[in-house]
Amino acid sequence: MKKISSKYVVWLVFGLAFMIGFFHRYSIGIIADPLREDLLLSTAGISLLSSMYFYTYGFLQIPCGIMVDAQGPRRVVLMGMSAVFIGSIFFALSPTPILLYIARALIGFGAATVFTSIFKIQALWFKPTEFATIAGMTAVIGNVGGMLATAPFYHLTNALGWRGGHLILAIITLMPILIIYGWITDRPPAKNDAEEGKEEYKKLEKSTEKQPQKQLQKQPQKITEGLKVVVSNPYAWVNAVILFMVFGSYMSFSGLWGPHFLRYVYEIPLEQAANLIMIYMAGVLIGSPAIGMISDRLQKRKRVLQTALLLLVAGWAMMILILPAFQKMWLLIPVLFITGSVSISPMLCFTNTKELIPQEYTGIATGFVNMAPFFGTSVINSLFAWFLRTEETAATYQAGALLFLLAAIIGFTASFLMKEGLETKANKMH
Ligand SMILES: N[C@@H](Cc1c[nH]cn1)C(=O)NCC(=O)O
Repeated sequence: MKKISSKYVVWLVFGLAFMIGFFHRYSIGIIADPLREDLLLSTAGISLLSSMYFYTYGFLQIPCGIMVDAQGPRRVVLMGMSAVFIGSIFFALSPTPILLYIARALIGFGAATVFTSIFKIQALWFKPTEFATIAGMTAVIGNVGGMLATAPFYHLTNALGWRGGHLILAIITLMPILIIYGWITDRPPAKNDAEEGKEEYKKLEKSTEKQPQKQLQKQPQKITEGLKVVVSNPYAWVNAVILFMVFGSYMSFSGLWGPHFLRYVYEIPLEQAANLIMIYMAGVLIGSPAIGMISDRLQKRKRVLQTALLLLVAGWAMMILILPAFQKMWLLIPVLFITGSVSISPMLCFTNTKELIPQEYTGIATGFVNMAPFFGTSVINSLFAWFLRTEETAATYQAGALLFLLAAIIGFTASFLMKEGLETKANKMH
């Protein structure tokens, strides 16, 4: 069967898998009420159901990265999306909450395989100088999945119920599975090698081809070696710290505390506050590829990220301290948009990590730094909740939100410790 040779199509198919994974991440809120009614779930039960995904996803990032480096992204995503497919069907047919939890964990496990795989695909198919742009586009495609899990999923489940909605999701999940199985290879066809950087593909061939027995026996050694290379690299830790702080705040603000913060601090109805979060998300969607493109054009990661993080510090300071003090509501919209667009700038940390670590360990490196935002979100969410422990007022929400400002300042400070990796890698290749 003739395989797909366009890197954009290959990326798009993996992107579809990423979009489906993101969809599941944010899908529980919309179906919480019918789940409560049908399976008698409490609020704590709904929260646990949603968290099952995040726990499995966060903890599995390194194992998924190891598998991607050892087996290649195609096989790993095929396994992962099959788990999402089976999980969606179990979810749709679950007669009891326990089965629902197991199904959700299975979906989380499957979805966890995609991010490290898509980064490996990007490393294998795209030039280093295109990497930040395509990584930015990957964030867009994921977030579109998250947005589809809101109003469109609400209408779908209104028409078909939450069980019907999950059966439709299972059918959609078959699409990337079938295309990847039939038409996608881990690496570009050999004829493109010269164009795309022959040496790199040769190296990768070793880690992704069906390997002879002798090489397979070396796998555990390679895994230990890969983990050592990544964990002992101080610059990977710097990127993880920035991701912990900045993506932790971004997910905490957009996924949990944002609407209530705006509602209390700006004294507006919750519905209007939720609409304002969409402005922040619009900033994320536009900022992500724009920052990636600027970074690729300038061939700089560190400087571009630092500029964006400085704007982020200013954005949070305006939103949390300055605008509420002066009640400048009209300024809130551009400030939210700009804050959203620079909140996504740490996508450059993934790119930077990939550039500092040998390509055969891109999966492990991506998995390692991608654990940080998930731990960051849970820590920041809990600390924020601590500020609200006695009462929910404008003052307590403002105090909680200062965590976002503090996290941005720490992220910005940490960025001075980053090491630029692009030039070194490009020089080696050409
Ligand atoms: N777009 C980033 C960060 C993110 C998380 N939620 C919404 N955006 C991303 O894709 N991170 C990697 C991941 O696995 O979620």
